[in-house]
Amino acid sequence: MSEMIKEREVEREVEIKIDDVCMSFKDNNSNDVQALNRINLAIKKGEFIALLGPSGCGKTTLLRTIADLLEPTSGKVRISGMTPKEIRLQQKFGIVFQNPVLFEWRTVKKNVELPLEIMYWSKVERKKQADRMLELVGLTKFADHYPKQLSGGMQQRVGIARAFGIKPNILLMDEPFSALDEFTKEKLHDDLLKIWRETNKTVIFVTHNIQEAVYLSDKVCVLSPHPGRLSAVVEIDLPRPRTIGMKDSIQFTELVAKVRNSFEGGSL
Ligand SMILES: Nc1ncnc2c1ncn2[C@@H]1O[C@H](COP(=O)(O)OP(=O)(O)OP(=O)(O)O)[C@@H](O)[C@H]1O
Repeated sequence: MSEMIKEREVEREVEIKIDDVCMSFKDNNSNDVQALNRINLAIKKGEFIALLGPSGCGKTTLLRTIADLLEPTSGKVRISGMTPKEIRLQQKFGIVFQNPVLFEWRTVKKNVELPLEIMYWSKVERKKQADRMLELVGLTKFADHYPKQLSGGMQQRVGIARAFGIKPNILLMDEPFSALDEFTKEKLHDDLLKIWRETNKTVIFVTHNIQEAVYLSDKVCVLSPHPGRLSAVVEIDLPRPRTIGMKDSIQFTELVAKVRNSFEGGSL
């Protein structure tokens, strides 16, 4: 009996279940490209997961499969027992891309409010939520500015505020900081971890930077190319909250080496 209860508890904890997912594309010569080969992964509610690997190993394809932007060739994804499409229609995904895709003619605040308008939030609630999110990302003073008046890092913060603003269950981030300089990136890492701690969302973060993956995540899922496959899942047991000084610790260096060594087929 207790075993059964335990099993059910474990089952309840898992939010995203990826079972034997394969994805093939045709290249220009009509040859099959196997972007994903039999991916199996269980992601728990509230976890911070990194999908790490070199260009072409299928990170974006896997993220898009979870987000219902792509249908796998075979296998299935279930999120809290539902299909990705059902979750998408319930607007439970927040998505942040490498480029924040802001509307130039809308102020920062109006950009954050946009998805809430589409979701028919009332004007009062929209304003309240946008104010709260801008405070969380440290942009309150820039609420009435236009995107062009902001630096790249600040624009990406607007994108993060907008994605968290809709109160998603799952935040999907596709190399959100790869175009930013190291200083801005480090600051945004800590900001993101703070928001994640405060909002307790499940985050799936695509990157090809090992240090970034180790610093942010609970688990690093290492993908290798040709065909795109999951080589390893490395648990990151660095204490939280993470602080920049941890990057100089032996534990951090060892974890980076462990992740690097679990990559198959070359160097990252
Ligand atoms: N729509 C598509 N049509 C054809 N091939 C595709 C398509 N999307 C992805 N691929 C191929 O699938 C493989 C995996 O691509 P994917 O973009 O998922 O990799 P990635 O790890 O995210 O790479 P990057 O870091 O460069 O974004 C690559 O070989 C890519 O060329």
